[in-house]
Amino acid sequence: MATTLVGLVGWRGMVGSVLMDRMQAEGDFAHFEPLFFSTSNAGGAAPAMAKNEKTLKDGYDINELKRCDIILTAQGGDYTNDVYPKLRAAGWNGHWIDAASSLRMKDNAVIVLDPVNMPVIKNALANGGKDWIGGNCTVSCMLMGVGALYKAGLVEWMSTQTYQAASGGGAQHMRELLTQFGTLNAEVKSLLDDPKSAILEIDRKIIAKQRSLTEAETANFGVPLGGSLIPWIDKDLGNGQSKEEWKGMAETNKILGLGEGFGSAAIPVDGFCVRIGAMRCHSQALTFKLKKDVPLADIEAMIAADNEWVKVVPNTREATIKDLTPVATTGTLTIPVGRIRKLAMGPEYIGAFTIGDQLLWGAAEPLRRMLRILLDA
Ligand SMILES: NC(=O)C1=CN([C@@H]2O[C@H](COP(=O)(O)OP(=O)(O)OC[C@H]3O[C@@H](n4cnc5c(N)ncnc54)[C@H](OP(=O)(O)O)[C@@H]3O)[C@@H](O)[C@H]2O)C=CC1
Ligand SMILES: N[C@@H](CC(=O)OP(=O)(O)O)C(=O)O
Repeated sequence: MATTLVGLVGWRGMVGSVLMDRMQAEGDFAHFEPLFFSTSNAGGAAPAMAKNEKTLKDGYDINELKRCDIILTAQGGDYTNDVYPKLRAAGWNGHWIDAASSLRMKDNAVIVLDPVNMPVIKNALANGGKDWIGGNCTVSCMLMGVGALYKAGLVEWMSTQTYQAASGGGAQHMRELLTQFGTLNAEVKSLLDDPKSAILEIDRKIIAKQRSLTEAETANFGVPLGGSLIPWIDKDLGNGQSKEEWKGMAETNKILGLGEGFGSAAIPVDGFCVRIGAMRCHSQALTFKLKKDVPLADIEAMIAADNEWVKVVPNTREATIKDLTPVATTGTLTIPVGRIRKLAMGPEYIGAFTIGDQLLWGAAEPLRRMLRILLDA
């Protein structure tokens, strides 16, 4: 059988770099011939993983793209909106795997998260599916943690309050956050060095500096994030909800195969999405109303047994502050779920807190695994 030709677009970006690292760590390149594309450096040298095709192809060259059996892109939504329709119109019938949100809610697209929705993926494959799109990072990380409760049909509704990292906005946002932290520290450095200085003077100087940050210093987030938070992520839908909040219900239900998100079978999911000063882990506090009273030990056991990456953190102070933080989780595929407890509203109400690296399970890993599913089919 001829070697599968896989086109890789967006491989040097932040998501793409995490993806390449994971693909190398898992030995994925042994299973296909890679063809590396660039939107800025066609003709340049492809990275070391290249085998026979050692030159970067133009990411907008439809004829080169058409050669690929599979295209995997982490180049972004503008690229998808531009290139995907042209490729399909040109008669290309290959598999398209994409990190961008552009195609997620299209009827023929599957949002891929195989530890959660392998049956949905298999069904689409059997029916000739060709479009495999990574889910929103917050939704994917949440379902990797508590998908078991959905699979068991226990969830009547869920509310989520998120604490989302700067990386969700992209590399420039991470740099801006750190630059702001540095600027704020510099503003009060001499006072911090003096143990006798007054904390309220430090506080006054910090708030004055935060409020006077220049446009250049807040170019990406629009307002200060260092030492603050921003309770709005993505577009304003005009109905009081942010687009990030809308995705919670739409994508959770689509991933689970319960329709396009808002049909009669859909499980209500809603809450508030908040940007905080973490680097690359999204955290979320979840409130569930279950369809019945289930013992806490059963819930914990169900969550723990769901997949090999989820880790139930005992609901103690010691375990929580050690294992249930972005610092503990960053750079790992582990999805800690903790603070699991019955809430005061009644025995069917459950609280939980979960965290995921939004560049791994939130972006790169579901795409990498989908590529392997196609290659191994
Ligand atoms: N950031 C996130 O959290 C998530 C992002 N996504 C999706 O993935 C897409 C890509 O996101 P992300 O990886 O953050 O975007 P990046 O901006 O890091 O990379 C996108 C592209 O920018 C080009 N580029 C220009 N300058 C540089 C540079 N100095 N270093 C690296 N690349 C550069 C590269 O294209 P070229 O090589 O062709 O020049 C690269 O592929 C998003 O648009 C979104 O659709 C999905 C989930 C989460
Ligand atoms: N919106 C997410 C990141 C992201 O890229 O989401 P999506 O893939 O749904 O556009 C965040 O800002 O944290």
